[in-house]
Amino acid sequence: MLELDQLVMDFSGFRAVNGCSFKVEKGSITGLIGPNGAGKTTLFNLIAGALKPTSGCIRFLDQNVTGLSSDALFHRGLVRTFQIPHEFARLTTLENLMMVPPQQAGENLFANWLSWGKVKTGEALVEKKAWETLEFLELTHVANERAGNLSGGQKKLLELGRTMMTDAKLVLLDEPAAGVNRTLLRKLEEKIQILNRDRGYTFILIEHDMEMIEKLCHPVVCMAEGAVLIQGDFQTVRSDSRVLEAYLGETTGDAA
Ligand SMILES: Nc1ncnc2c1ncn2[C@@H]1O[C@H](COP(=O)(O)OP(=O)(O)OP(=O)(O)O)[C@@H](O)[C@H]1O
Repeated sequence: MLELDQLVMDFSGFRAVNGCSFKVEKGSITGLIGPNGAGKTTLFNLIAGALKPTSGCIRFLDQNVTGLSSDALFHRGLVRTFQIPHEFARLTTLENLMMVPPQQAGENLFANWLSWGKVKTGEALVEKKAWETLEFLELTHVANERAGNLSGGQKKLLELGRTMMTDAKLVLLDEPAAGVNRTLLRKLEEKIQILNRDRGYTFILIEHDMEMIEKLCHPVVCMAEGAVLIQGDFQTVRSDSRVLEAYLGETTGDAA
């Protein structure tokens, strides 16, 4: 589904991603781990179109998408969530979900003038989908709560919900476990597994929580200093001496 070939990203002379190559199979949940500063988020920014690589190639669904904007990639089914949730704090949970479909007819002035009936039908469908998403995520009780008032875990579920409002094919999750309590974490894991198994979502997730990586991910890709150190199943990666060395080289990391 996704193929990264020798990706490089330089920031004014500093090489954050250094010849990174790997493939993501359709239907997989790929875990992306590595010590702080390994280049994981920068790589996500390249894949999601937030940054243009200095060199290298990205192929998504057999097409070269290197340098395409995040908007163009979104329309092809590649969506991402953020380490720090990007909710619209003053809108309700329900409204946050309804904001997602990018070209819903109700937002288009000309569509309003030309075909009011179509607009109303479109909005009703979006609202129906938003309620279904809230039910799936068990968030109906906070549907009319301002998103800014949700707990950290609920905001992470909402981020996942926003990917469900689109026809996502590949979802990039940036540290979904960060700041989430254990109870909500189990729920988040369960929802990711259901979306993968029953709805065919392919995921790549960056995570420092090794329990979550072990439970959800196959394969696991470990990055260090901007490049892929090793990839394979969790046990193989966690016991590789290079991985242990990479984690020992940092002070705050959670060694695999
Ligand atoms: N816009 C930027 N300008 C300059 N340097 C940057 C920029 N973005 C990232 N970097 C640097 O690139 C390196 C990789 O950062 P990145 O955030 O991708 O690492 P990471 O693996 O996601 O780390 P963490 O696990 O701590 O989130 C770091 O040294 C970081 O300081």
